[in-house]
Amino acid sequence: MYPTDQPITLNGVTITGPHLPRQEEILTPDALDFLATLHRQFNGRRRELLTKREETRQRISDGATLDFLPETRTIREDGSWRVAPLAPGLKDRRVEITGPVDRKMTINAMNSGAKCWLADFEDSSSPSWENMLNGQVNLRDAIRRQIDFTSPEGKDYALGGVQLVDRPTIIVRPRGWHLEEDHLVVDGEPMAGALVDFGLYFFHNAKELLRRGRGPYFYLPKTENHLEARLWNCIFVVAQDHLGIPQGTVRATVLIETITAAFEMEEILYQLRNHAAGLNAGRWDYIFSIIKNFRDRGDQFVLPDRADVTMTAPMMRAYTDQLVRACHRRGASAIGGMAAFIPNRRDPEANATALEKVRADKTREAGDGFDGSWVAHPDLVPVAMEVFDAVLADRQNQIRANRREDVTPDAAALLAVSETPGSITEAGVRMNIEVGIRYVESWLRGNGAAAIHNLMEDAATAEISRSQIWQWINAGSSAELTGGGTRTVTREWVQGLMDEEFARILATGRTEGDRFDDALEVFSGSALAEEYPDFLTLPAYRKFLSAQAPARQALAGTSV
Ligand SMILES: CC(=O)SCCNC(=O)CCNC(=O)[C@H](O)C(C)(C)COP(=O)(O)OP(=O)(O)OC[C@H]1O[C@@H](n2cnc3c(N)ncnc32)[C@H](O)[C@@H]1OP(=O)(O)O
Ligand SMILES: O=CC(=O)O
Ligand SMILES: [Mg+2]
Repeated sequence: MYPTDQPITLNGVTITGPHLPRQEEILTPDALDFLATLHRQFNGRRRELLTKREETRQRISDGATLDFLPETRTIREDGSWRVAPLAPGLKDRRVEITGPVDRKMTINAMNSGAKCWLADFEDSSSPSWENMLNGQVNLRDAIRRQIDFTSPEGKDYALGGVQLVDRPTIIVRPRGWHLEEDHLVVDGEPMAGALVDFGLYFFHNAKELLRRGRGPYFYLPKTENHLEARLWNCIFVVAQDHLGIPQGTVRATVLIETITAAFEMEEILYQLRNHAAGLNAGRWDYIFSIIKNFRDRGDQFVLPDRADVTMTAPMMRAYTDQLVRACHRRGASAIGGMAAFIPNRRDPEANATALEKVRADKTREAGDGFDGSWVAHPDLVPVAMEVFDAVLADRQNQIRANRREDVTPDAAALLAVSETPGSITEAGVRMNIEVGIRYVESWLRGNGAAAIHNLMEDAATAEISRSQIWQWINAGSSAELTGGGTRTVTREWVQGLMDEEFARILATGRTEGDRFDDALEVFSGSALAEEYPDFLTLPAYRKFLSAQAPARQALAGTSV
């Protein structure tokens, strides 16, 4: 037990966060020693790569285009290399449920019947100290089958007697490289959230998972290029040596959810080849990344209303087809993304619509060669399972059966943004505002995923909402008005709509402790800013969640 009322330093790591129940089980001296090692060895490179991201983006703003890299041509053209054989628990990934790592959701996900669970410290988690640390406690307990929970309403949750190997395979998604965890400080620098999430999960669970027939598996989010994949590979090598477990035990599935990474899919697999499990089509961040990177390029790269940017748009089909091809050429799994439609147990009509839309989405993916796909809710597991069962028959995946040799890597097709059908409308602007504010409000209360108008909203979809508004204003786009006619999207017009939408939100009722005023500040601060913030979550974290945050509030009612 260590003192709880002041920052303490152990093995090089200063803990600045408030003391939390069961913290000592996670922030052990040996675990902190491992975190300090990771930080000292890799944080400098992380920072360099973040700078490189900004340089690439600036080149695009200055008029450069994206293309496949000449310097890695041999990797793409050499047809002989493959990633490591699929690891235990990762051969059959036909349905993966995703969700945050709070205690109830952890148990529900482990009981969901899905083949895998993406245990999320990222898009669906608000990165408060409480959420991040409690998530580690919950994963540790779940792997050891020592987890239960009673809700405030008195409902009991538990894992039955089923062994870990017969549960969804756990794949942990750490935070992206951009986010810091400033409740853990090494040599005066905040740690990278990614290193904290990876490091603590790996340190406490890798050996236990191996004992139980699984392994330490990860989803790597928001990767922008193959050099970032190489950094992860170096981290895995050092981590495996540190615990004395065989090299190649870690497996990583990389989310291809940035436009730059779409040009380096095979290179990313190559960098990680001894640890690579697959690629995932993270559609929401991918759309966000397109807006972010091409935001200064005027009308040619402006997308229509969010609802119009579907997976059948030419650029989205090019992206998913090329992803399946890259994976299957290299023996890796291609995993589909998230349809936003959320079932509703209280509204049969909305429920039926969600099931139908998700069925259509999964049917397209299975037909396109994906080996499995994501669902956001347990009630969607059966429908996705049925679709993939029908396509896979007695196979575990379609890596060999559907090679997609008909697909050719095509830069122009990936960049065919202007061919996306749809229009910019006043209703679309209003929807971005309303949903964005409601989502940020939820995030500030510690809930990183929310069902709003029966659609899943998380950090990635909120990034789209605020980025679209920024881009439409800055490109001087024209919007179709609800009452007829068109007008140019200006800051003043959007400000007026925002005032109206905010009033409408408040009129639906306020609850004690809600965070709507803060949410408005965060959302308008990024959507209407002169300077585009790289991530909505960065200023929000600094102001509201970080250890130094002027407005930090311990999250009431956070259960371990
Ligand atoms: C862009 C991307 O990265 S996509 C991936 C990241 N996003 C996500 O993972 C979103 C995951 N989904 C969710 O968080 C939730 O489904 C939400 C927030 C959208 C909706 O959740 P709710 O409002 O609780 O839905 P609902 O009331 O219908 O839930 C019914 C039950 O299913 C559970 N449930 C819902 N979604 C999940 C999930 N993803 N994992 C585990 N359990 C879940 C709820 O906990 C609830 O359990 P209970 O009946 O024991 O209380
Ligand atoms: O992480 C997934 C996405 O769509 O973004
Ligand atoms: Mg994402």
